[in-house]
Order: sequence, then structure tokens, then C-alpha cells
Amino acid sequence: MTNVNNALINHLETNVFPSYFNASRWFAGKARSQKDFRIQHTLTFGEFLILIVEVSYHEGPSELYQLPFTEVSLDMDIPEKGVIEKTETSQWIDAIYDVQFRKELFANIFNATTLPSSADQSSFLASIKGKGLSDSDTPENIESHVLPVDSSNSAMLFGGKYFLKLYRKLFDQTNPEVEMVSFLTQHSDFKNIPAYAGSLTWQRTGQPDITLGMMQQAIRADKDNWMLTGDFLNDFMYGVPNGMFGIKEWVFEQVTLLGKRTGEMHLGLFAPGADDAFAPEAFDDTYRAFLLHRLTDLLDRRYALLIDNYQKLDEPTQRLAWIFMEARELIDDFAKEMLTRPLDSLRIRIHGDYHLGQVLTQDGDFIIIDFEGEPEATIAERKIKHSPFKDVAGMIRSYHYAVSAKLFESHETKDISSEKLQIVSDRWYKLMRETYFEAYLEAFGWPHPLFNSQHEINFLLLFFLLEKAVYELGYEISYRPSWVKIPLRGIVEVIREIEKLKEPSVRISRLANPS
Ligand SMILES: Nc1ncnc2c1ncn2[C@@H]1O[C@H](COP(=O)(O)OP(=O)(O)O)[C@@H](O)[C@H]1O
Ligand SMILES: O=P(O)(O)O[C@H]1O[C@H](CO)[C@@H](O[C@H]2O[C@H](CO)[C@@H](O)[C@H](O)[C@H]2O)[C@H](O)[C@H]1O
Repeated sequence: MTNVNNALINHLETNVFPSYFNASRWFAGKARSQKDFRIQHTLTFGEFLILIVEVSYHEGPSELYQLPFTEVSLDMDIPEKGVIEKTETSQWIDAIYDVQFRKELFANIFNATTLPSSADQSSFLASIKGKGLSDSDTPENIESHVLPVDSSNSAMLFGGKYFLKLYRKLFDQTNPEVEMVSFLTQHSDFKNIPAYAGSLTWQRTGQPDITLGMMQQAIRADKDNWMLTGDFLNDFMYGVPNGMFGIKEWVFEQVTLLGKRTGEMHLGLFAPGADDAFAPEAFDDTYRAFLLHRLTDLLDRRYALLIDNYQKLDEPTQRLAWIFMEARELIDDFAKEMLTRPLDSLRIRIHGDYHLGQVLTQDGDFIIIDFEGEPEATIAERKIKHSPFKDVAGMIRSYHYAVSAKLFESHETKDISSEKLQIVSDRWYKLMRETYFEAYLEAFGWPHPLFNSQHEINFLLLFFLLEKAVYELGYEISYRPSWVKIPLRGIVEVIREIEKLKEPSVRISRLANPS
């Protein structure tokens, strides 16, 4: 049984965790000024411990992280990233690298066990078994390994059939992903997600449950849709230098299928008879004010970021940035319409961070993953119901990203003028957007309570396209400065569409060619 005394706790907090956490891919606080690392709870899980570590910062809210913990002998082969500390006699490791810990996780979910995790019985580790876990996959002989997926969480595979995601940064609530995946698996006909197989929750008396992990059926994915769309574009791009605009019928079929699956996902989430967490809601005043506030706040932050980084941008990107800055009033006026427009469409729980990378391809069909919601949003925001057009806008933006990234960054097109590339890229994007969107609406047999009229459809789609592109601008400035022009082009495109809705006299002048 793993044991930690006060001296060890102190040592870990002071001497070990600052460097260990900062070297871990899953730690989200690397760029923040860290104050301290404190083991807030040590939860007993069979022979193992799960440490709940609070990281506090000099500014902003603190964060909670989960670190499974155990001591093993020095001769046990542990990947470097799993070794928390080596002593002369043993090594302290992240317990996910111990086969016994993984067995314990699987067995607890399989048996839907609830274990006391503190001596005073005030907290429990409760496992739930989902419909996707077969009774015949008994824990005794199940093989397991940690997946090399290096992201903000850790992942394990059991018997080649079950994928378990262990959440690292914890929310003080049930993770939205568990709510979404279990709802779709257990209360809808939607089949294009990996079925929910179970979860592990930390339960505390008088406080909200905290999700520690979720298990789903494993997907043998050939690739994700970002890669698939890249293949479409590689094919398309060969014709471009020869003045050919050719898209294979197969591409339209795949984009149509994605529109259909997206529609079916939203139909699965449209559940008028469901309880409060999933029942559709109206565009009431509080929600409208929330949306406006969110967009205005995002715009303020993005304008500030753009000004701070303006000198680092190349000239064509600076020109796009200018169009965006000049259009602030137009954008603000458009955004304010959210308060006053008649909107009878309904809103529901949605994916929340929907893009081509979140759709895997398997056996010629699509499987949708990663329902955790938008990384920048708070946990409460991630559970808010939205128009499903927020997801649709996310996917449309993704097609725009795919074609922009390919045509403007590839060797094959380097001798073509940016004006010409812009025309070709716009044409490809519009065709995909239209194909995807038509197939999406078709899945509902429009009209539908989620999309009340063509006016509402146009307005909501434009609103969420704008919001998404403005969100992406921040993501690119922070992580991929050479791609800043992609969301800026997306913003300019929305500006042009807003202009079209206005009288010609208030159209702003085109300061530059958006290239
Ligand atoms: N059910 C699954 N089966 C197999 N692999 C999966 C499954 N779900 C996700 N993956 C793989 O793990 C990666 C990370 O999953 P994701 O849900 O995006 O986690 P994160 O939010 O930590 O990035 C995906 O890109 C995919 O390659
Ligand atoms: O890591 P997540 O999948 O949660 O999402 C974040 O990273 C995405 C990039 O990996 C980012 O997506 C943006 O870039 C994609 C291409 O790399 C593009 O397909 C998306 O349309 C675009 O939004 C996403 O915004 C961010 O939340």
C-alpha cells in the first residue's frame, strides 16, 4: 500500500512538483506565474493513491490536477515522463504506468464499485459502468497500456477495445464530456460516437462530484477529418497551377456525410422530454445578454492582443488586421442585434469545440470525439445550451482553415499570385460550406424547432462564425503566429457578409485586398 507522510508531502510540494508539472504535457499552467503546488487530498484507490494537487498562481484562479501515485522498484521500466522521483532504493511514479493500477481502474468500472477514499468516509471513488462495456470483457485477463497520445489528458487502452481518458485538470463538477457521451449513448439513437463504457468519479459529502476519468469503446481510426480533408486538398491542388478547378465526386459525398452526421448528432441532443440538463431552451433575455457580453469581451481581448502583436505580423496580415479594426462599430452593431432580433429557434447542449480534428474516420464512416467543450471556457459556460449552429460554424470554419492552410502554405502553389489563390480558395470553401450545410439541414427535415426561419438561420450562423473566428484569432496569436491570417480572413469574410445585409451607403471601404 502506497503511503505518504508529511515529510514526503512537503518534499514533493516544494522540490519535486514544480519541475515535474512543468515538464508534463498535460499541465496547462506553464505560461502562468506559479505560486505553489499543494497536495490538497490524498485519495486511497486500492493499493494506490490519487493525489489531488492544487496549483496556485500569482494572478487568477488556482487549478486542481489529478496525479495517480505509487512507489515501485528501481528495476521497473517506466517512461521518463512517468517518473516523478527516483531515490536510491525505489522510484515514485505516475501510477498510470503501473499495470496493476490500470487493472484496478478497469475492474472498478466493470464492477461499478464505490470505494471509500478517505479514512473518515467523507469521500468516495465511485465507478459507473456504461452500456458500451460488455459483460464478457472481464477484468482478470484484460491487457492494457498507456497510449502515446500526448495531450492535455492521459489515455489508456484496455484489451484493444476500450479507451480510457484520465482527466488531468479537474473541474469542480461532472465533466461535460461524461454528460454528453453518456446521454448520447444511453438516451439517443446516435451511433457515431464511441459508446460510453463508464467513468470514475470522486464524490464528496455536500460538494459537487468531480469526474476523474471516462471510458469509451476504442476506435480503430484510419485518420481524422483534418487529415482526410488534407488529402482532398492535395488532390485538388495539383490542378490549380494548370488552371484546373477539379473536385472529385467522392469529396462531395464525404462532406455530405459529415453534414448528415452532424445533423444526426444534434437530433440526438434535441430531447424535448429530457430533464433540465438536456431539455431544449428558448433564446431568453439572459442568454442573449450572455452571448453579447461574451462576444464583446472576446472582441476587446482580441483587439488588445492584435495591437500588442501588430508589429510582428507580415504586411498582408497587417492589412487584414486593419480591416478588422476599422470594422469595430459595424461588428458591435451587428452583435447588439442579438438582444433585439425575434428569435424563436431553440437551443440545446452541443459539442462546443467542433472542428475537423474532432471527427475520426473508421470503416468509411465518421466518429465524433472530444466533447469536453471549448478549452478557454469555464466549466459553467461549457454546459450552457446554444444554437447547434455554434458547432456548425466551428466545422465551416475548419473547412476554411483547411483550404487556406493548404493553398497559401504549399510548395505547389508558391508561384501563383495571392489574389488568384484567394479566388480559388474562396470558391473551394464556398462549395464545401454549401454542401456541408445543405446536408446538415436535410438531416432535420427543415423547418425544425431548432431553426425557426431562414432569417434566423442566416443571422445565427453569421453570429457564431464571427464568434469562432474571433476566438481562433487569439489561439493563433498565442500558438501559431504564422497562421494569424487564417482567422483574420474568416473575420473579414463575415464583415463582408454583414455589410451585404446593410444599405450600400454604410459599407466600409475595402482598405486592402484580403490576402
Ligand atoms: N474512443 C477512442 N478510441 C481510440 N482513440 C481515441 C478515442 N478517443 C480519442 N482517441 C484518440 O486520442 C486522441 C485524444 O483524444 P481527445 O478526446 O481529443 O482528448 P484530449 O481532449 O485530451 O485531446 C484523439 O485525437 C484520438 O487520436
Ligand atoms: O485542442 P482542441 O482540439 O481542443 O482545439 C484547439 O486547437 C485546435 C487546433 O488543433 C483549434 O482549431 C483550429 O485549428 C484547426 C486546424 O489545426 C482548425 O481545423 C479549426 O477550425 C481551428 O479552430 C481549436 O480552435 C482550439 O480550440
